[in-house]
Amino acid sequence: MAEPTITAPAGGAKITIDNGVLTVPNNPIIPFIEGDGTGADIWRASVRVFDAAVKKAYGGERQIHWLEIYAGEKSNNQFGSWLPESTVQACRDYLVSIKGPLTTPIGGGIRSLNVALRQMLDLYVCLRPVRWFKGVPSPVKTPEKVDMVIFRENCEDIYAGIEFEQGSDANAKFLALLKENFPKEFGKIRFPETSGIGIKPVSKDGSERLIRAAIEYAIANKRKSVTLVHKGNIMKFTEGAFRNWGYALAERDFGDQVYTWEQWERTKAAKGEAEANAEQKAELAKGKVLIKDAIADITLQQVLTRPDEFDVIATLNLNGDYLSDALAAQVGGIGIAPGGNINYGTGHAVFEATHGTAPKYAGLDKVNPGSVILSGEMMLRYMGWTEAADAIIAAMDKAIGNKTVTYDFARLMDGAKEVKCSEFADELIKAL
Ligand SMILES: NC(=O)C1=CN([C@@H]2O[C@H](COP(=O)(O)OP(=O)(O)OC[C@H]3O[C@@H](n4cnc5c(N)ncnc54)[C@H](OP(=O)(O)O)[C@@H]3O)[C@@H](O)[C@H]2O)C=CC1
Ligand SMILES: O=C(O)CCC(=O)C(=O)O
Ligand SMILES: [Mg+2]
Repeated sequence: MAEPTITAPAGGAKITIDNGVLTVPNNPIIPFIEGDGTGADIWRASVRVFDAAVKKAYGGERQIHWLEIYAGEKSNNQFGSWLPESTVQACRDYLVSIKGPLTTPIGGGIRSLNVALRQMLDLYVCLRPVRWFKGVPSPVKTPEKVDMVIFRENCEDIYAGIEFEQGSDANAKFLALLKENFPKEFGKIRFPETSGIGIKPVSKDGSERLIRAAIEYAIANKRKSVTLVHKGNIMKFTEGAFRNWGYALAERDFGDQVYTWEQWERTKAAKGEAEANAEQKAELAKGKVLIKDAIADITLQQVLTRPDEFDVIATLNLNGDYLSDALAAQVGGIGIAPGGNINYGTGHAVFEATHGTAPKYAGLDKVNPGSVILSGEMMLRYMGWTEAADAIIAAMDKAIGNKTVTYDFARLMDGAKEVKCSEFADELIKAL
């Protein structure tokens, strides 16, 4: 089967980047991947909202020229390739793209195409804002206090995909290597004959660029704090190092704009707790961002019990994956949880929902397109098309306020009118 031919739509132009600044023409070409499972339903609904929001905001002056690129099941069926090179190349060439969810088999088969795309384009930040829209049903008492922005490291950690399957030759070879070179560590493996092995690389470079992006975001958006979330008590040289590198970076490169818990600790040791508290209060009163840390397990409790103590969160790949879905639950669920995978240096960005393919709902025109629509909202904001992004947020507020919602919200809301995926898009377009 032949590779897909990607032909640029006539009348469109490329988004470019110069010295870290995007130049977005009025007619940008934006590649999209429809996605597996519910992806097609959601994309059909979402793209209408994007086009309507742009039209509403700019008349006919600006218009996105969509370019379909292929990945996942549709691509494999049509072209015999799960992730054609032309798809990755289009994301490179056009800088900004958007995708639906792609299926990853469990326990074997192909590795995640979603993760592969992030790694190939070096999209080191997975940015997932978690905010509550008035009226959205929530299992917590004060969802309005949830306003967090997750910066999840997106290229390292166990997602690097370095695994040795139990029983394989590679596994035996790796364990023999370990036994020979690191007998003490080998001795810690409880059942060496039957262990699968995974490797967790976490680098200073990778941690610093992620944490830098989180701190810069917090400063630019006048956020109160950045919490470094890690499991550094157990994984000392990966997650613990992430925390330590984060504090060091914050003090070294953002010294006059942040105050850290490490500074507090040093002042406490030198002058006592009351002095340290007074110093922290005075520094934060100057508008400095508090840099603190929390261990991942207690974080999952405290984001529920004290949501107002969490603002920007910088964390490693796996923690960020867990946290994104858990936090989404507090503000209405995964149907309304957007995201973007971004490299702030090269400008490359692929926007996508936090949720997956929800295959049991595929083709039913049922699920909430909100996550992809809000991912598009993030994309428009990233492009500087703020008016169109604002229009989407306002429409979302209105549609939810009217209690006209998809099944996921309707089942938790009193007096809601349940609409289909496509009908929810119609509601948003009406509300623009
Ligand atoms: N970035 C990506 O492309 C991602 C891909 N995946 C992949 O997706 C596949 C399925 O993963 P799974 O773990 O089942 O997780 P999913 O996120 O696909 O679905 C889990 C549940 O979340 C709810 N849900 C998901 N999407 C929506 C939506 N748009 N509107 C309302 N509710 C929604 C549904 O809940 P309910 O049953 O309560 O109605 C659904 O059953 C896997 O292959 C996985 O690897 C997973 C995450 C991200
Ligand atoms: O790639 C996948 O299949 C899952 C990815 C995921 O869960 C996520 O990025 O949140
Ligand atoms: Mg996930």
